Amino acid sequence: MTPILHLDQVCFGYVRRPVLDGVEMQLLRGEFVALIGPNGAGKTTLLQCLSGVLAPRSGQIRINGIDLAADPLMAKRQLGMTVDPVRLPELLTGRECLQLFAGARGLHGVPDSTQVLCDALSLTSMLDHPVAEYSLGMRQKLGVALGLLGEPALLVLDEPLNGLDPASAYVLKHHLQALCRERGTTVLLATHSLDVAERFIDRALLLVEGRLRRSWDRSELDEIRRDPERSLEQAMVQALA
Ligand SMILES: Nc1ncnc2c1ncn2[C@@H]1O[C@H](COP(=O)(O)OP(=O)(O)OP(=O)(O)O)[C@@H](O)[C@H]1O
Repeated sequence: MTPILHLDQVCFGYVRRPVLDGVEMQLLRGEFVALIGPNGAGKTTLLQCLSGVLAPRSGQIRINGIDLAADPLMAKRQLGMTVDPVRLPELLTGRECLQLFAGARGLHGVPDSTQVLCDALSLTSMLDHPVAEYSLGMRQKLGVALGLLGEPALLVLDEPLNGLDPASAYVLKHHLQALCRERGTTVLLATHSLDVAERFIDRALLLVEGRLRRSWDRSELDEIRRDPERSLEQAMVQALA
């Protein structure tokens, strides 16, 4: 089966600073994968490379078999990425943002699934207000709804639970899990919320100084979950030692 995401020796650096150093990764359909690692490890940079925001210095990224550098439009059609709350257009309403993104994705209007998600996240009552009036949590919810628009095959989420109240975080986690299980969506979630990750994911990947240092597959995570003395947080600290 073609992996939905394939990274082959991806390297990236800012002017004087190498950040990603030969990252190799394959994600399969329906997998819920957490990307974990210390501050500055390169998680956001990696997500920005695979969503086409940054261009790697070398290496190849294929989304559903399509080379991102060779055919970016086609490759990015398979991918949805949450919008950073600080990058949302302040003067537009939430609904206008959704309509704009729906148009950019080639959809005829905002799909019902997005409206259902906005209802579940208690965002609907704010959709006709300008983004400038949104709290951090409301912005985060809108950024998530924009990323999930049209239910693309690959979802890339950078700390989507930041600022969400417990009820909304619960809704979002279960929504993502249902997408993976019922629709075969693949989710790559960069997060520091290891307790959350541990309960929901199929696999964890540890990025350290721009390299994938360790991964935990489903059976290893099941073992951690079964043992009250163990946690993914503890396993990560040991892997960093
Ligand atoms: N625009 C930039 N210019 C120069 N260096 C940058 C820039 N953005 C990020 N970096 C550097 O790239 C490295 C990786 O940053 P990145 O944001 O990808 O890490 P991260 O793993 O997402 O961290 P965190 O967990 O703190 O969010 C860091 O050393 C950071 O200082």
